[in-house]
Amino acid sequence: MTVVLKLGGSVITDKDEPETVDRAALSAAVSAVAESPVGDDIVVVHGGGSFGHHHAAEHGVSTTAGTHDVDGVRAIHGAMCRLNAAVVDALADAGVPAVPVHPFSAATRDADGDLSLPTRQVETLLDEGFVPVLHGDLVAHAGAGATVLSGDELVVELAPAVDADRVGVCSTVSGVLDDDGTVIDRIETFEAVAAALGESEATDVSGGMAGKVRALLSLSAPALVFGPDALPAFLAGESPGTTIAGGDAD
Ligand SMILES: Nc1ncnc2c1ncn2[C@@H]1O[C@H](COP(=O)(O)OP(=O)(O)OP(=O)(O)O)[C@@H](O)[C@H]1O
Ligand SMILES: C=C(C)CCOP(=O)(O)O
Repeated sequence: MTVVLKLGGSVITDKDEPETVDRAALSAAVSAVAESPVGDDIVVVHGGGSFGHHHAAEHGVSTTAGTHDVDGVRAIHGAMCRLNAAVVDALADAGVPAVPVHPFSAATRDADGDLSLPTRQVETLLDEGFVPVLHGDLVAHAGAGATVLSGDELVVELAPAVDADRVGVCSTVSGVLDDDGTVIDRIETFEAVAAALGESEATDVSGGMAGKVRALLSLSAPALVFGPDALPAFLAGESPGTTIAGGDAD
């Protein structure tokens, strides 16, 4: 049973305070992973929260708007590496064999914006008993300098590469919400929910929930979007929150 889990940056950081880890939330998420029946057969991805998004917004960088400003690149990537170190340290302290993997060192986008992410190191690390921990980052982008690479895009690349049986995206909300604020059980097309989908309430350069749903719909296997309280249930094999099933498989 291989699991790909994204911990939202909004979950593990205080999104209103630049570069601030939400220690209680990180510790709860780490405990859920450490105590999970999945064991070490898990790839963890985390988002930017108040680390990446804050710096990216300051430098005008998003998933489509790039920069050639070297100070901006170092600030955004550096902040994400600091958050990654905090996540890896917390997992390691809880006994999880977590190791960092930095996407900026490996990924590229071509001039059409199509992403290429080598995954053999992640597959091999997993096979060798490590828990790879990747993060939303910057990516070298032909013709644009560097653009933001969201953790949701990483999930979409990694899930088929490691043949994930389950894909979970833990965000601050208990699922994708409809206009009335009720959790939508299942989403199969973007059009069916487009009107209800907005951007993030916090600083976010990767499209908020709309960007997340669009990305996850491109997976052939279903993905679950759920809130922090439901993380132990997801890891125990339950299906909390919203199931996003764009592909044929179910
Ligand atoms: N229809 C909707 N249902 C649920 N959340 C929505 C909806 N429309 C907009 N949102 C916003 O999207 C946010 C989730 O997206 P966001 O990108 O902030 O999450 P994240 O992945 O946890 O964080 P990060 O991008 O830092 O990793 C919610 O907190 C909410 O503010
Ligand atoms: C802002 C940066 C650098 C990473 C964004 O990753 P996300 O929070 O998963 O969208």
